[in-house]
Amino acid sequence: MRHVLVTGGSSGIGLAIAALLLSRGDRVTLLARDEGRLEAAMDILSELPGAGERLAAVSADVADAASVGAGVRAAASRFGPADVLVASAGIVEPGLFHDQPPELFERQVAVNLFGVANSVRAVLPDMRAAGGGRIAIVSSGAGLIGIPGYSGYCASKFALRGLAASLRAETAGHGISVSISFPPDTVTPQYEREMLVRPPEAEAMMGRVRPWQAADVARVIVEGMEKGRREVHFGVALRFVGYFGPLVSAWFDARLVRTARKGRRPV
Ligand SMILES: NC(=O)C1=CN([C@@H]2O[C@H](COP(=O)(O)OP(=O)(O)OC[C@H]3O[C@@H](n4cnc5c(N)ncnc54)[C@H](OP(=O)(O)O)[C@@H]3O)[C@@H](O)[C@H]2O)C=CC1
Ligand SMILES: CCCCCCCCCCCCCCCC(=O)[C@@H](N)CO
Repeated sequence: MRHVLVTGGSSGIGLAIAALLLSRGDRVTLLARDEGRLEAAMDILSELPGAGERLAAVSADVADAASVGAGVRAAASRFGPADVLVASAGIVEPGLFHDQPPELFERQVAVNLFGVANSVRAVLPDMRAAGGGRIAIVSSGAGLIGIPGYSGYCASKFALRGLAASLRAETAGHGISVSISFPPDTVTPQYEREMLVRPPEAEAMMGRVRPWQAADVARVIVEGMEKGRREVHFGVALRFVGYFGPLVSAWFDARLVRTARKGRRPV
């Protein structure tokens, strides 16, 4: 029986992935900061048949290497070393670069980029010793194309593509697969908060792809991971952006410049 560690497993996409893998018979540890949200997620997941004994939770902050290291050790002492890491923990703080306090930019990079690096670092020695494993990193469609109002978020999510590519090359010889997914807007608690403050320039781009349900995103991520896919895309438009991101960017840039010249806001 595999042991899957899901960072960000107490909410949204991480929670949906945890539910799917529990229902398929894996052992799952949820890793997130807030104990109350972890308990609420455990309550929901315990309803799944036979999930009770295969489910655990640890409170840790992925942005803090020592904290996530301790969390991973605690998880291993319960269910053994993790065979699979799903790195879904992430945050978004929309805001135009020139308006945004540097702390918010830095926090997004700390959680979304360093948080993934810290999580991988914590599980990798055991995976190498076991001679195999799977790592699924959750980036975003915003990791493929620059979006106004998302500079810190895009920077962190683009960077994950480089991290994943390097890691994949390093770990392939050890039987460890590294997949990275680029989901569209997905209906989750984070998305609900984000929509209240999303700048219109951003909605002009992001609004072109309809939001997905978390369960559907989870299914595509898990399928991609199990097939050992390098990159996991969602729908025709975002797959196109995945292959031809710079072209799409150039087109959006020209469009934004045109609407700005006409003195209009883009939406
Ligand atoms: N929803 C969307 O539209 C999209 C989301 N994504 C990405 O998917 C991932 C999940 O997003 P979503 O499900 O919407 O978000 P949610 O806010 O619903 O869930 C985020 C999860 O991450 C945890 N988390 C946040 N910060 C930390 C931290 N420092 N350490 C440990 N855990 C943390 C949260 O728990 P707690 O706060 O208690 O720590 C929670 O469990 C993110 O990486 C996001 O960028 C990608 C594309 C689209
Ligand atoms: C022919 C090609 C045309 C393609 C048009 C595509 C436009 C780009 C859409 C980018 C969507 C990014 C969603 C990110 C969501 C996210 O990560 C946040 N919700 C975080 O919470």
